[in-house]
Amino acid sequence: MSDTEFTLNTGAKIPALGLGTWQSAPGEVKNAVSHALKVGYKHIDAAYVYGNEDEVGEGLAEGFKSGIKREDVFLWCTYHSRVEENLDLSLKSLGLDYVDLYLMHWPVPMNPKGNDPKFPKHPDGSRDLDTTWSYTQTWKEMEAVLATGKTRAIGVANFSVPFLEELMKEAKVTPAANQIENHPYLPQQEIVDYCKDKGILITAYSPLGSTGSPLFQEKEIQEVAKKHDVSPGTVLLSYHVARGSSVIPKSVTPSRIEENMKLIKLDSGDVKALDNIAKTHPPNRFVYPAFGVNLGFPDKQ
Ligand SMILES: NC(=O)C1=CN([C@@H]2O[C@H](COP(=O)(O)OP(=O)(O)OC[C@H]3O[C@@H](n4cnc5c(N)ncnc54)[C@H](OP(=O)(O)O)[C@@H]3O)[C@@H](O)[C@H]2O)C=CC1
Ligand SMILES: O=C[C@H](O)[C@@H](O)[C@@H](O)[C@H](O)C(=O)O
Repeated sequence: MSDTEFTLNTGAKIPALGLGTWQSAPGEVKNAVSHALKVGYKHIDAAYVYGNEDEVGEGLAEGFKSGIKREDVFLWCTYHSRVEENLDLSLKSLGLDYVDLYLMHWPVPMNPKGNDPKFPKHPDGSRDLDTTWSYTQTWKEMEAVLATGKTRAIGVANFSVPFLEELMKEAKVTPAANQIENHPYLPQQEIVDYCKDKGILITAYSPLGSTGSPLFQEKEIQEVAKKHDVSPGTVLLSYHVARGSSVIPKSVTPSRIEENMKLIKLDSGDVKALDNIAKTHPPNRFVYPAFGVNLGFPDKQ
């Protein structure tokens, strides 16, 4: 099932499984990317703000010798009013002429002239936001960059339903994807349903529970894994494909990169068992930067 694909609303195909690269350390990520391409990954998730795109690019160059190019890239928050400039920086680092999908990383513009190019802060340590700019303006720039051909599709990340509704009021192009944190502790059914209705593909990030893969320890997940004689990771990743979403586990460990390609078809009972975890477990969001903004997610109200 690792060759499963989904179709974006542009008509393009996107592999259900991609490799994440957040916190993939320099010195490790080149090998992770080239190894992934060599063993059959066709979808790599990278971001300007991860600070490792040069090495991801080296990994792509090496992997292209035996792999096919596929790339998702993010627009960072300090570049909301300079979308094309940020994409150009990523393309240069990655050694590519275009990416297949370009995403707005968070719907929060940050001061482009602040005290840090990626994480500008006020003297009190709070994030320095650009209150003169809105993510709906950013989306217009995303639409303009789509027309240049430097990306084949545009999308968003970390968008809740109310934020997407606001964006859709003015959008000429419907986002092709919404990348959100998604796993049995945070099923986000309302966003998954909204996006399905609008033809927006969900990509699940932190599917293993982020750093250290803590979700492997969850009893219900271990039980479904035991039933199918697979690892908890296979269950966690297959869960998203069963829900019609793509999924991007991160690893810099070659054996895990390969193990994460193993996806199985979960039956409706398995999916129900995984869905039930959220009914007894409080929502747990592993990634929630301190923007100091209400992003509209029900678990953060
Ligand atoms: N849009 C956004 O704001 C965000 C996007 N993302 C994207 O999603 C990707 C995935 O999310 P991320 O938060 O990294 O977390 P994941 O849920 O993918 O977990 C990564 C952790 O799990 C470990 N791991 C991976 N595979 C296995 C395995 N088979 N067995 C045991 N442990 C394993 C990794 O270790 P090791 O590497 O040492 O093998 C790492 O510690 C990111 O890398 C990034 O590309 C993530 C967060 C936010
Ligand atoms: O993609 C990964 C995450 O969104 C990450 O980029 C942010 O959490 C960032 O570290 C921040 O503090 O704003």
